[in-house]
Amino acid sequence: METLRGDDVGAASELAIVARSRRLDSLSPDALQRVADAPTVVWRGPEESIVAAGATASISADGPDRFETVRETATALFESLQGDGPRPARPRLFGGFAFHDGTGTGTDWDGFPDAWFVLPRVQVTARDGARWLTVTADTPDLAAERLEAWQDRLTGATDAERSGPPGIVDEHRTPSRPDWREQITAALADIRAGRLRKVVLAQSLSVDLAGPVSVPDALSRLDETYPDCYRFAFAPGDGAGTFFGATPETLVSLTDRTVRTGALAGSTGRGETRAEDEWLADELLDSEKDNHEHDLVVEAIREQLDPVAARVTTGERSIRKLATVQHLETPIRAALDADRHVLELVEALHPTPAVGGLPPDVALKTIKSTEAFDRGWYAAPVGWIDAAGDGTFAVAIRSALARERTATLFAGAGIVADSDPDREWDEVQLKYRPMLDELE
Ligand SMILES: C=C(O[C@@H]1C=C(C(=O)O)C=C[C@H]1O)C(=O)O
Repeated sequence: METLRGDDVGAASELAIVARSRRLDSLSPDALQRVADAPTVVWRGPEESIVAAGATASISADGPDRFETVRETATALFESLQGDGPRPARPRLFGGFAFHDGTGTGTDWDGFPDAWFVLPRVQVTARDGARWLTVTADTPDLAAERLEAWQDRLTGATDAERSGPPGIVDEHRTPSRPDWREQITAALADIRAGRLRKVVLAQSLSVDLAGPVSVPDALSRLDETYPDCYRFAFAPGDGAGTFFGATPETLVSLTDRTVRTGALAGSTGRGETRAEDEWLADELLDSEKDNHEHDLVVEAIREQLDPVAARVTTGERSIRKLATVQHLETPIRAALDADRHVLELVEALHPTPAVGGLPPDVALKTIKSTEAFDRGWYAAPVGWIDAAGDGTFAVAIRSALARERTATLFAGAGIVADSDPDREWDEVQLKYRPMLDELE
């Protein structure tokens, strides 16, 4: 495997990589996830489902230039790649970024660099009822051999019997409820003083489990409950564990020059009855505080897109209902003024004030000095890029990092002038639910 670090653009362009693919509608995408060793990737959106494993090459980068470094190295790597195949089966780089640069060693996030992308050895893609097997290798012979070997290995594999959630034996919250109140009170003072307009403060919940988590099983259950979310899992290997989740939030999707993104901010719970649920939705749509919180996100995304877009259009604000919460959502579309790489947009947009705040630099400093845990890849961009520079990235919320018999869950809430610490605490607990339900 070729591991490219930092500025290995030259090394990437000297590689010779061959991709081969074949349509095989009888393949079970799940089977690969169950037989492959790390690194493994799962990427499931409303339109397609991908499971990938192994590494023909990987890229990692640290520091504030991580977006640019990955973009340049990835472009060189794709230039050295031959063989394409039909569009759904095309080789892609899958990976993600840390929320802050400088996510450290010696934390739970050991093994998750500030940026890590993998060109998998084997990939199974399911889209529009068809399935493809794609392999990559250093030589055409090896690629051909690998294609046959994986076809044999995956054909006829039956779906394994699913296990239930492992069960939680102990849990530890950061911060405690009194500390959270203090943190929110301090943020509100900064907002009143005019230093901040919004900051998204998060919590972490570490749980000890009665047994190891089966990520394939947990993802299958998340598929059923969150079919219109991005379900993802990244296991870079070497004991790093698996970062996985089901996020409703698209950071950006780029196809040719068409950008699809949106604002998701402002939250309330789900009702016990239909009437209560509608009442809560109406209250959210009318809430001055939540609309203000949401407006800031819409404005910031539009401003970030303006310099690169010929046209930005904002759709209608509506309610996005998920199993445990409902949010305000506004779709945003843009037509770019020139060809651009999706990572340019990722860099421009991350973090949106849906997970960071405003002004961005003050909000990021507040997050760093307030939160007593490392966000790692939580609330950061995860997704894929292809040879054309297109790609899709989601915001990795509703997520957890699992390793052996432990898991750490993350969730946050947007703090604006009218926020109440106890309501924000309750909102965070609702946002833990999707992942907690997979564990307890
Ligand atoms: C930060 C999270 O969610 C974000 C914050 C929201 C809010 O404050 O209302 C809503 C959706 C997400 O953009 C999270 O789930 O951890």
